Amino acid sequence: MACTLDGHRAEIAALLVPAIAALGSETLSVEAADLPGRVAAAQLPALLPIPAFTNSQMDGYAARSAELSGASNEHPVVLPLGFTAAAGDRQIELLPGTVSPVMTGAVIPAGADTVVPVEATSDGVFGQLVRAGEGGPTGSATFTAPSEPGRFIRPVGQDLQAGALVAEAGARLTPTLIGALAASGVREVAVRRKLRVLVCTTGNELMGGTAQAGRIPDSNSPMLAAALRGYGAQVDTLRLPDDAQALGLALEAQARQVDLILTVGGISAGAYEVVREALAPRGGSFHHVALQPGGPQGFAQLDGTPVLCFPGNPVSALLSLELFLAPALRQLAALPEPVPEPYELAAEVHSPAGKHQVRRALLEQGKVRVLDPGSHLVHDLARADALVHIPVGVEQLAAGTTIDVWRMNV
Ligand SMILES: Nc1nc2c(c(=O)[nH]1)N[C@H]1C(S)=C(S)[C@@H](COP(=O)(O)OP(=O)(O)OC[C@H]3O[C@@H](n4cnc5c(N)ncnc54)[C@H](O)[C@@H]3O)O[C@H]1N2
Ligand code: MOO
Repeated sequence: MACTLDGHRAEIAALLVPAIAALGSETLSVEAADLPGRVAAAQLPALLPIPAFTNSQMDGYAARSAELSGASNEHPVVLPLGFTAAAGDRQIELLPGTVSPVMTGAVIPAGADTVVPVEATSDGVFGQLVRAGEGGPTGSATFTAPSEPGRFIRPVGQDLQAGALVAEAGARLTPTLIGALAASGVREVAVRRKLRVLVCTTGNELMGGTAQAGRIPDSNSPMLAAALRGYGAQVDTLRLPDDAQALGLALEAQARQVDLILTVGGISAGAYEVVREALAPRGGSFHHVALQPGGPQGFAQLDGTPVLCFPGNPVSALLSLELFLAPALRQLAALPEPVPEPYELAAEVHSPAGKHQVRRALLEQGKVRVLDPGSHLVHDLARADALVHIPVGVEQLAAGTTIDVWRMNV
């Protein structure tokens, strides 16, 4: 009797648990090209507050609000200039009875409690400015309105205090989180090591040569490798002919180098099922899941490394990855599980008795149109907008029925 979809899912999930739990961590720079999408392996506290110091939000004049409280058009307040503070300068002191020109991002001078934008003064533009150490400042600025305390001042730690968590362990490092880490003075981040996966495709038909000679391109290697890399895995590929003995030895040698092996093809009912022939004597288990496509399935362990054996038809191989492996990969990458959306069927659909069928589908004019079920139709797989699941026990669905669809290829 065929194994159920849920039964096989549970077996594969259990097989993957130790491999995933054993993944260590590595340290990457916040500048590393490889950091986006990685997952924090530890709590990440801020080393600096954000903002790092109290600074100006505007190009203008740092002042004492009390000295401007009586300013109006009728009674302008004219104050002499102190030294100028630019972004990157050390903090200067604002002498009573003066204002200091400040630029956006400059440390607020000691003694100042407000900033007046340069265009809000009646002069409108900066005159001759002098930085600390460059001689004595001259000139003045004219104010025609009060400026309340704190105005255009960005206080230290307003966004995050030093020591507070920028990210929890297990957080996915998005571009914005990487920006916040860098702003908080974090230079290096401990992240989960990537899952190293070997994708091994099998079959003499993949060994190069023309279609006239019965040869085809290996589409499963690049497709599965791309899908795995999309989930953050580090992937190597190996393409082998139909030689069970060589395959068994090659997989044994590779098992120590990687965290997971995927084999593709060579597991169904043919005369040259090299994956089954190589792995069954090594304790592998092969059975038929009540699933279409993706019926033939297998798994094994080599040297403690899990081996998942997917069927060779390209749609079957990709959907096997999606059904059996992707949930664990999403968990590792801290990605959410996809959420289905309800759609009305554009036309009647039939599904084989006793099988959970997964159909590719197009979303057109607010309805879902289910495509041909063939597991060799790799271009249909590529142009599909969504997957539709038709569970065991449902053999026919009428046009107009509302069903769940899972978006794909987005
Ligand atoms: N008598 C039976 N025959 C088949 C059964 C069955 O139950 N009884 N199941 C069918 C189903 S369903 C599937 S799926 C396939 C699975 O077969 P294998 O996993 O043994 O895969 P292969 O025979 O090696 O290949 C199947 C198909 O896919 C093509 N292929 C394989 N690898 C690649 C690749 N890397 N890139 C592109 N295409 C690939 C291969 O040429 C075959 O056409 O078995 C059915 N048969
Ligand atoms: O399971 Mo096969 O994948 O139906 O073609």
